[in-house]
Amino acid sequence: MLGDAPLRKALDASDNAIVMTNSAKRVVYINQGFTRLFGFQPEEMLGKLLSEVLLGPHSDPALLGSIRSKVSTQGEFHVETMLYSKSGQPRWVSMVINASPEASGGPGGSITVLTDITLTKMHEVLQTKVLEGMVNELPLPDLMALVCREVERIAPEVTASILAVDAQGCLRPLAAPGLPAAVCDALDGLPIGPKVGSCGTAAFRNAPVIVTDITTDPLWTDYRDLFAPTGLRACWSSPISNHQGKPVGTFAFYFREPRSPGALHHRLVEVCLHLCALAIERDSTHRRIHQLASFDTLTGLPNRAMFRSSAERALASLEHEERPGALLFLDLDRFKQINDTQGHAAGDALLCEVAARLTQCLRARDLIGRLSGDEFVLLLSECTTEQAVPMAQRILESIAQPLHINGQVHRPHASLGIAMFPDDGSNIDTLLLHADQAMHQAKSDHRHSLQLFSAEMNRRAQERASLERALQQALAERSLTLHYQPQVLSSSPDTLHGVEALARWHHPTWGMVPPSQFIAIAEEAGLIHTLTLWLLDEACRQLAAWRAAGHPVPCVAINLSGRSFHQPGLAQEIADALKQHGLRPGDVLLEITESVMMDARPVTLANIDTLHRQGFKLSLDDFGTGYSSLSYLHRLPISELKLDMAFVQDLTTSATARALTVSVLSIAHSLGMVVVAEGVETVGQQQWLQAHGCPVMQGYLFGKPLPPEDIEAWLGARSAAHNH
Ligand SMILES: Nc1nc2c(ncn2[C@@H]2O[C@H](COP(=O)(O)O[C@H]3[C@@H](O)[C@H](n4cnc5c(=O)[nH]c(N)nc54)O[C@@H]3COP(=O)(O)O)[C@@H](O)[C@H]2O)c(=O)[nH]1
Repeated sequence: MLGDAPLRKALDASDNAIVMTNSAKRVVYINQGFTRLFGFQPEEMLGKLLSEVLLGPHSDPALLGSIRSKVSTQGEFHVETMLYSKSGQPRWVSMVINASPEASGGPGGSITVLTDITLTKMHEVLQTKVLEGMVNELPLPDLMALVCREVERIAPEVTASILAVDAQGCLRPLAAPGLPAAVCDALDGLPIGPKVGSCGTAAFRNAPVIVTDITTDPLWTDYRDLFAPTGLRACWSSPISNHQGKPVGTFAFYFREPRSPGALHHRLVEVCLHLCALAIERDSTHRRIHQLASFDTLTGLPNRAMFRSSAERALASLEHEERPGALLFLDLDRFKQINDTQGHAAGDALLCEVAARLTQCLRARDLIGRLSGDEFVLLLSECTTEQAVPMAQRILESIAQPLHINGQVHRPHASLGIAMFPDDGSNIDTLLLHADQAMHQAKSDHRHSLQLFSAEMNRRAQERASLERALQQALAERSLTLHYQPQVLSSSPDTLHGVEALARWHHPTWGMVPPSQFIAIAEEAGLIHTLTLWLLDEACRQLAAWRAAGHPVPCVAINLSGRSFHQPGLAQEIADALKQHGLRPGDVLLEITESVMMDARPVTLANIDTLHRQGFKLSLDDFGTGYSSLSYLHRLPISELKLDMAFVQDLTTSATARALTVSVLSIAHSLGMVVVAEGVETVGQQQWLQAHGCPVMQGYLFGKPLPPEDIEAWLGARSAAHNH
């Protein structure tokens, strides 16, 4: 058979394995390529059935039947399958079998050509399985276990392990299905280093480490005893590197006898390292995305979404166990001030420190989160009201410990509201709402304090929310009105110094809503600047209309909120409003409070400066009730002081009120300012003020705040009296 020497030579030179069988399916010829691929010499094969030699534990059991039936019916067959070499090594082959009636074996024989596709197939199988696992969102340890099991299937002499290297440089077992759990536990957290077995050393060196005998290699001195019961004797570990070349894990092959890895092992590791790196990097990207989506980047605390979902689970288990819980809502006092005056870096440092202090106060079963800005929440599980209150007090005390920022000592304070589960709310949203309401109550009471939620608080909060919505609507519809209160000259009470514009709100259902109420809501709800702009426009329109109708109104005083001064365009907006109605800066008096005078924000100072340069006059409202720093009076362009009505109303009964009023009049006189006494109700007050040189008065004695048409009547009546 194949006596032709050149042909035989050509067949032997082929990389493919070639086998011929006779009609009895017995091997009659193998080329040298067969011997190279499977390790069998011709004498070991001739006369044998191919299947009895090459099939092994993982070969397809139905393969033989398929080959026989296809070859006899179609004359040929092609299949990719796993066969085994003489030494038991698996070989993936592409097998092409042709029926050969003319072959030397006689009719019924066959010629089989086998091509080694082990590498391609290994790659394909592993890659398909790992990618499928990734698509199905298999957890990283499961994915890595799948790699280990697949490797152990292909190379049964191997026990595989995959360890991660964490950010601190410690080993973290991901998958090692063939290693005892005790070994994995011992490896968990082990720092990598120059003599830490094969894996710790490979990660440390960022290079493969081959230890052919664990029992003698010095790298294994500290780990020999740990591995002795496993019976493993050799270990080859390769670092798994990320795209920057940094080791993020190790991939190791253990053998039961002292040895080096073979060619197949090298091929397997080559394929697996790439897939493991992909899976580990993808997992860390996933974790990073989860971190960013669930945790606050500044403090590292869970964010609102994360806190909500953890709290929902915690409440469900409290409900199941019929246990109480407490939701604490904490907001720092005057945080904005620190941010504005010391800068954002100082604000950030404060928030981080508060987060750390709060975390220290927690028990293992409690939850914490940062909702936004300076708002933090805590869910205390298995906590009664009696336990929650002292705990909240401890938290406030811990926060108030001195803290150094930018070389300055701060004592951060907070206001805290508590809502109890299940009494004040059975779900997280209600608890958050109610604890927030309680916190606001604590803040408006006297700050630095805590407050338990109550039903009354909830009623007030609902009422306030309705008022806020209605005010928003009223502003949008411009359905607020202005009343004007006369300010008269002391020397001639029938002569107007000016009028003060005061906002009025008549609600269709609630009737008149007091300004003290809706102005405060506008301030808190961020609506005050809208209200101020409307007021400016309306007051200017009215003044221009009066003048056009021949009513001698010298000027209109307008209340400006401190918050409006935080708007960079305020000065321009005021100038525009006047221009639109053909007025000059001297036609309005801008009433500011002492809080504006004390506000050192650059934007406030810039607005004041621009207004002054444009010729506007500022009037300081409620003088005497606040800090009344005289140095500010001197520095800022104030042309008028409004003496608070609390002094005026005590004039006839209190010597202190009289003494203070005399001082105010004297200061104003020396600084060239006009004083307007507010709230003059009696002739006695009028006479005293007149006698002590107060130039302008305002109060019910001369006229209440009146609608525009009544001001015209007021003026008409005075002018008629004057003419008589
Ligand atoms: N930022 C804005 N604040 C405004 C505006 N409109 C009003 N306000 C402020 O609301 C507070 C309450 O105002 P109101 O109820 O209108 O009270 C004013 C007068 O009615 C009252 N007054 C005047 N004379 C007397 C008096 O003889 N007796 C007495 N018991 N009360 C009197 O004083 C208020 C005027 O205060 P002031 O502004 O300090 O001159 C009040 O703080 C308003 O400023 C607005 O549009 N924007």
